Amino acid sequence: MTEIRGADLKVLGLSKTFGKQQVLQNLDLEIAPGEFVAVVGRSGCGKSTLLRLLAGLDRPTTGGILIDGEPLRQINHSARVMFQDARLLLWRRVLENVGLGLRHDWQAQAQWALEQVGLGDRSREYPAVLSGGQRQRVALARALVSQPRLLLLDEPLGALDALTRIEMQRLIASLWQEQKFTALLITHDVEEAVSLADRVVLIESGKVAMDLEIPLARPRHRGDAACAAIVEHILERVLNPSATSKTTLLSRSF
Ligand SMILES: Nc1ncnc2c1ncn2[C@@H]1O[C@H](COP(=O)(O)OP(=O)(O)OP(=O)(O)O)[C@@H](O)[C@H]1O
Repeated sequence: MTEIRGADLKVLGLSKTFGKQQVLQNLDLEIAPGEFVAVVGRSGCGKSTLLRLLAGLDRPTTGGILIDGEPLRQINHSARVMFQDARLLLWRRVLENVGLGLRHDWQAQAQWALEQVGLGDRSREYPAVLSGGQRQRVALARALVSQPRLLLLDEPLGALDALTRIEMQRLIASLWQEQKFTALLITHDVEEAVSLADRVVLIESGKVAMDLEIPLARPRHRGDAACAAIVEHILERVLNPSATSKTTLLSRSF
């Protein structure tokens, strides 16, 4: 078995305010090394804000983040982020996009990463000739090329068609299983969250309102009754926010 090399993440009393708007409010969350956590919640509940704070791209108003027990004070160098748009440099070849920022042996490393995502034979091409799904594969290769200990995924499959999306979900699941990084996925798709994650976390009123373990073996099949029951349970909870803003930790056996 490969040794777990994922980052250990602790979010303690995290708050973030923009002007008068309190987006995150005393949010606590722990993610163990190598764990895959999906974050869901209504639009505007603060999911991307949380991800930006974890990446060190923004600073909390109060509270803190510990990475392997160390307070995060600047850019999180153990993390890489993948966004909904691939954000590739159109004037650079695919290999250069993936290897950007690497120093030694960058071509071999970028080629390795492209092979991991099934695009080993497209390295000499420019992003413009690739499909949307292939561009997201390049973005995934770029995120994984430096073998990050934490992969932050901000709705990375949101713009893809249904089939490409399923292929990408399978790819992410298999790379996570092989490489053992810690993963945090933001998604609007509860089925996607349940098919990929060890835990699904719901953010509501700036806090973790539900933290549910997904006790399903892998590989998971979205059509399975057990999978569908969990999706239904989460959707019910998302659509029926609690009357109070008090945190409720829901756990239920499926
Ligand atoms: N830099 C910023 N300046 C001011 N307000 C911001 C900033 N970033 C986010 N916000 C506000 O914080 C709130 C939460 O935004 P965030 O993008 O985190 O939500 P989200 O849950 O990711 O939403 P969605 O699911 O629609 O992507 C929104 O009301 C947004 O307008």
